Amino acid sequence: MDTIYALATARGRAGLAVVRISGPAAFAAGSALCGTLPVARRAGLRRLMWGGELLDEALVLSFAEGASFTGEAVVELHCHGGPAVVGAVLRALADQPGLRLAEPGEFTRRALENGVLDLAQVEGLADLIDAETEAQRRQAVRVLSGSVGQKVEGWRRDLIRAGALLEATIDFADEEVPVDVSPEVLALIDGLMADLGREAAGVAAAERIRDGFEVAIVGAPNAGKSTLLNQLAGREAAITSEIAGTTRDVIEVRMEIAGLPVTFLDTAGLRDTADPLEQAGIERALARARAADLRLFLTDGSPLPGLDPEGDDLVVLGKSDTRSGVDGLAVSGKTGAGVPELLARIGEILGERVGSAGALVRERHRVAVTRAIAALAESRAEVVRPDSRVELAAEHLRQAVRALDALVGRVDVDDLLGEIFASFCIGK
Ligand SMILES: Nc1nc2c(ncn2[C@@H]2O[C@H](COP(=O)(O)OP(=O)(O)OP(=O)(O)O)[C@@H](O)[C@H]2O)c(=O)[nH]1
Ligand SMILES: [K+]
Ligand SMILES: [Mg+2]
Repeated sequence: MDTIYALATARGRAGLAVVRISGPAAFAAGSALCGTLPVARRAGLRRLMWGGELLDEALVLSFAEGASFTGEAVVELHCHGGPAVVGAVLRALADQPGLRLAEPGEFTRRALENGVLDLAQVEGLADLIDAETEAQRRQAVRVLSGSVGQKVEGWRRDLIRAGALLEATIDFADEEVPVDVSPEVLALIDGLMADLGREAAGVAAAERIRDGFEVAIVGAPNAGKSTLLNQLAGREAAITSEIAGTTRDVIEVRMEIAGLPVTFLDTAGLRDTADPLEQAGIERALARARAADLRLFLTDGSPLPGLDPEGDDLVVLGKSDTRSGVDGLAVSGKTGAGVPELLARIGEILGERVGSAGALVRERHRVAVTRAIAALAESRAEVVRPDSRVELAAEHLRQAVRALDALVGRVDVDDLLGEIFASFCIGK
């Protein structure tokens, strides 16, 4: 096994830069640079020397095999974060035999291979590193902490219990079966199917938390759409003017609302026009607005050509600073009046849409539980048949276990058989 090293923090100038070394030669490589390594998991200040030259002074940490992020021996060098310092330290490591630069994701892959993280946790780690909003962080940290694996454990227990009940029937096939196990088996299957069904349905919501929402601002020319966008962005993201038909291209501004990633789209004002350029802008506006998750109609009350509010779409009166006695949602892009209320309303609507997010957060997860549900349905159909083929019913349960094991990257079924026989021995 190679010993790998890489800069673990972002490239560029910073206060600190962490270089991580992992593998059997990590301690030797670390001590070659810093002399004696500090005691495992205790930081020690060391002079990093190479070729008789002082490279940097760094805080050095070591982690023993079996007690590190990768599961291997690991050394971390917390250097000063200048590009030249990092370059010199990386060159000193490259000089050492048996060491090579890590490939992308290789530390995490080793953590997976060594059973420190399961597959879902690896996905959670990737999401946590990418998380930009609170909802994304909360979801990712939950997955990284092992929530998917815990769910799988619970589902597995039920499946193994159902399997053991069926196996007991097989063994008694020649004799009198002491009790009819099918009611308990069916109850377990039904409970699992309901739980898995809920989880499968929640994946779409979890994916929205990760991918975010698009909210299109639409309205007639000069309704104040670009002014509102700039107010939301806190900067001049779009050109505004008193000329109707100013905006042509769709302008995007990314924000966080109620912890969710939201991209606002400023679009061309909708009207019938003979100008081919303006018409092209209007077509873009309509296409993006229709594809968006939510549309914000900024109006003075008159209808728009080509687009009508539907579902949760918001109809908001614009330029509220020029009006008096308005009821309902009203904003002024110019003064910012009504903007907090508008954002709160959008947060409510989108928050409701992600409310069904559960433990499973990816399409891969949805596919796995959908497979498990199909296997459970087959098993159930077999159990309720008048002449049930119990072996078949049990085999479908094993398929369900395998499908769920894929969630955490465990495809080995030997331990399932072991567990089935362990529980089966009871009372026999
Ligand atoms: N008083 C007042 N004027 C506004 C407000 N919002 C926009 N305006 C003015 O209305 C005119 C049009 O504003 P824009 O933001 O360019 O309108 P738009 O909807 O983006 O227009 P198009 O891109 O041409 O469709 C400008 O002169 C703005 O200064 C507002 O809230 N209050
Ligand atoms: K305008
Ligand atoms: Mg505009």
